[in-house]
Parts: sequence; C-alpha cells; structure tokens
Amino acid sequence: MSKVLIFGISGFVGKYLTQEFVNCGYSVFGSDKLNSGIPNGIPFVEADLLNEIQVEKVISDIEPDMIVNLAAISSVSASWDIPQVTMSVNVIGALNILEAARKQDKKPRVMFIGSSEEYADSDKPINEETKLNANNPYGISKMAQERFATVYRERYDMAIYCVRPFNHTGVGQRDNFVLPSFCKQVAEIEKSGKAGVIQVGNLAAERDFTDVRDIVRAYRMIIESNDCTKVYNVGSGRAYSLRELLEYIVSLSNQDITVEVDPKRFRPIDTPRVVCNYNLIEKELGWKPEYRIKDTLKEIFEGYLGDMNGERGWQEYDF
Ligand SMILES: C[C@H]1O[C@H](OP(=O)(O)OP(=O)(O)OC[C@H]2O[C@@H](n3cnc4c(=O)[nH]c(N)nc43)[C@H](O)[C@@H]2O)[C@@H](O)[C@@H](O)C1=O
Repeated sequence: MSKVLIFGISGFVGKYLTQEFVNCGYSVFGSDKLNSGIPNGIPFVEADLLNEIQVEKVISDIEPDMIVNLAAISSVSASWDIPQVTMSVNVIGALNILEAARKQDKKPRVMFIGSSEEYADSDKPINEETKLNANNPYGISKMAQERFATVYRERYDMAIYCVRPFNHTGVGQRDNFVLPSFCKQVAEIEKSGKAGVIQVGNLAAERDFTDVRDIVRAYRMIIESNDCTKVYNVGSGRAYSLRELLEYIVSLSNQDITVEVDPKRFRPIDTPRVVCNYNLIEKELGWKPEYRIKDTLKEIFEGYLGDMNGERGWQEYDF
C-alpha cells in the first residue's frame, strides 16, 4: 500500500485530502504544527515546517512514497498584513521539505499547492500559458515556491508536482474566507429570528469557486500521474461575482438582511475577475468538477445553522 504524508493535515483541505486518499486505498500519515484534531486512525507527527530538523525527521521516519504540502499562509488578505511570515512559511517551509526529500534514499514524489493568484490579470479564462505575475505577497510566495520546485526537479531529478487551484470552499473552511464568512453571518441572523446586518468587502470581485472535494480529487489524480513537469489549473470554468453569491446566500434566509460594506475588508489590490480554463487537466487526466458551488454554499449555510458551527463532524473521518 502506498504511503502518503500530508503536511498541514489539520487544516481545512487536509481533512478532505485525507479522506480522498483513504478512499482510494492509501495509507495516510499526517504532520502539522499542532494537533488541532485530525481524523481518528491517522498517524500524526507534530513538526514545525520552519524547523528543518523536525521536517527531515518526519520524512525519514515515515519513508513516504508521496508527500503533499498543504501547510501555508493561505489568505491573500493576511499576506498583506504579514508578508514576511507569508514568504517564510510558504517558501522556506517548501524548501525544508525539498531538502529533506532529496536526502532520502528512496526519493518520494512531492506535491506543492500553487494558486491562481500566481497569474497576471487576464480578461480571458486563464490557461496554463497565461503569464505568471502575482500582484500580492501570497501570490509572489507561491510563484517562488513553484520556481524552487522546478529547479529542484531539474537539478536533482526529483518527481515534484505543482498545481494551481483557483478559489475553493466547503464545510469547515475558516470564516476569514469570503463564502464561509457570508454563510455564517446570514445563518446567525436566521437563527436569531429577527432582522440583522452583515459586513462585506469588495462585492464586485468575480471569482471561480470550486468545491474542495473536487479540488482534492484533482490533487490525487495529479500526483498519481506520470508527468510531473505538467502544472495544471484546477477550477470550475465559471466566475460569479461575490454580489451574486451573497444574494443567493441571503435568499436561503427568511429574515430581512441589510448589507454593510466594511472598508477594512478591502485589499490594496484585488484582481477584478478570475476565471479558470481547465481544458488541460480534463484532456490529459480526465478531471472535471462534479459539484455545483451553490449546492456547496447551501451545505456550508446549513452547517452554521445546525450545531456544527460550520465544522464537519469528526465522526465522518473515523477510519
Ligand atoms: C485562489 C486563492 O483563493 C483564496 O484567495 P483569498 O483572496 O484569500 O480568498 P477570500 O475568500 O478571502 O476572498 C475572495 C474574494 O472575495 C472578496 N471579498 C468580498 N467580501 C469579502 C469579505 O467580507 N471577506 C473576504 N475574505 N473576502 C471578501 C475578496 O476581496 C476577494 O476578491 C485562498 O484560498 C488562496 O489561498 C488562493 O490560492
């Protein structure tokens, strides 16, 4: 049975990726800075990605066939407040994994998660040929990570995979991201049984959102594929304005909701429209999205309405 080691397993995507690999018969191991709750039955080792000795020890003890790194500063907004930390975690952290992996006798496959935020603004749907020219600290860190991955792949003959996912969401995503934030605020008003006010940022932005379950399926298919030099876009191929998605979420409630624009939620730069062209991964690996984002939004909203506070129950991950 192939062994997969996931760094950043305690985060939102980690839980879904674990489930994806377990469902496909892999033996999954997890590592994170803190054990903030990981699926039962998954071996866990605490390690700080910025501690190269700890990272190397985890990898040499487990001897994985594959490593996926999900540990990152993942919020574009946060990256403007803490650009140094963003570069450090997202780039030095990746380098610590690369350095440890290249020292193993049996070199594992390694996968790094990039982002649509690496691309320059584009009027057209973004394919993999679109110029990379990030306009925020987070995107720059992901470009740097990808460049290191390419150089290590070529210089040390390692199987290093990179992928560029577009925005994604699902039950359990933190509410500093836009869609859980909107769902949580609207659900709280609904639960209160009276009219209320919600705070929003730039509703004119148009983004291409995919369900996290489609995203993790793409990650697995990519790291299972044979050509690690291909970097695939993963997204839905359709952009919605945040205004339209907010209107949909508000329509799930029976209360009167007032929308207030909070200038603090705006960023120094916000690309107006981002749409994914996923033809390459569809043609070469047969991946395409299966979930519809409005169904995902309903699940997130209902999660906040119920007792789960938007968190998926751990029992679903009892392997
Ligand atoms: C592809 C990319 O996807 C994500 O990027 P993000 O920008 O951090 O995501 P977000 O959900 O914070 O913002 C999305 C959009 O929504 C707008 N927006 C409006 N109103 C609010 C608002 O009230 N809150 C927030 N957070 N955003 C708002 C905001 O201005 C922006 O245009 C990460 O996973 C990242 O890791 C990644 O790779």
